[in-house]
Amino acid sequence: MQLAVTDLGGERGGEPVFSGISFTVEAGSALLVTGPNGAGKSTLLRIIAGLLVPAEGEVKFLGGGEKWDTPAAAAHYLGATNAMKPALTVAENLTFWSRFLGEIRCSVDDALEQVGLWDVGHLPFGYLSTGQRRRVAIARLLMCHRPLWLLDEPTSGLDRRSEARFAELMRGHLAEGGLIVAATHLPLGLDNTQELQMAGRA
Ligand SMILES: Nc1ncnc2c1ncn2[C@@H]1O[C@H](COP(=O)(O)OP(=O)(O)OP(=O)(O)O)[C@@H](O)[C@H]1O
Repeated sequence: MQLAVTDLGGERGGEPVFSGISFTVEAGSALLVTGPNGAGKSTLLRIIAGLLVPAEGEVKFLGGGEKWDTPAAAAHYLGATNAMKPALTVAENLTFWSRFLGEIRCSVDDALEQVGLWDVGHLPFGYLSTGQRRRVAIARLLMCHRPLWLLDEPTSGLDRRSEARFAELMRGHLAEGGLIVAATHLPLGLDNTQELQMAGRA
């Protein structure tokens, strides 16, 4: 499988944010997207996820068969806001996602255990700390399989131990042929990554 981005341009509110971006990411490898605030890292991830329309160029997901025939179909998108309802419990949120996403790999409890949270399933998501919320959002990636992980500042709010645990989970995803594109200001603890430096507007 391969993610192929060609001559991509992105705009927000009708204003250009970036243009002329091309890269490929192969199965088993990760691309780190870096650059100053406002450079367009989140915009790039949202275009790949199919949440924004590109101003120009194209994004393709190759070799994924009928099931993963577009980047949007092939991807988990971990955005800044975690995509959980604060009034629902952690278990209710994850159960919703498992029914919505399918391709279930493990139970809610197993996914929570993998992020070191076995005792919060009954709590409203809104009661959790910032780092615990991030870990529940990461549990969603583990519970339902998608080959492409699009991660926007994935370690934001995580303590050292959780960062290390997440690095291990990302390495596992890559080892089984997954792909990762991560916008980050921090090292993620992965080896042999490519880097795309986005310059931003002068
Ligand atoms: N909905 C929107 N409408 C108009 N402009 C927007 C919108 N969302 C983002 N922008 C602008 O698009 C530009 C790129 O934003 P983006 O969030 O992609 O940057 P980023 O590189 O992810 O930044 P950061 O490192 O701060 O997360 C910024 O100038 C931002 O103000």
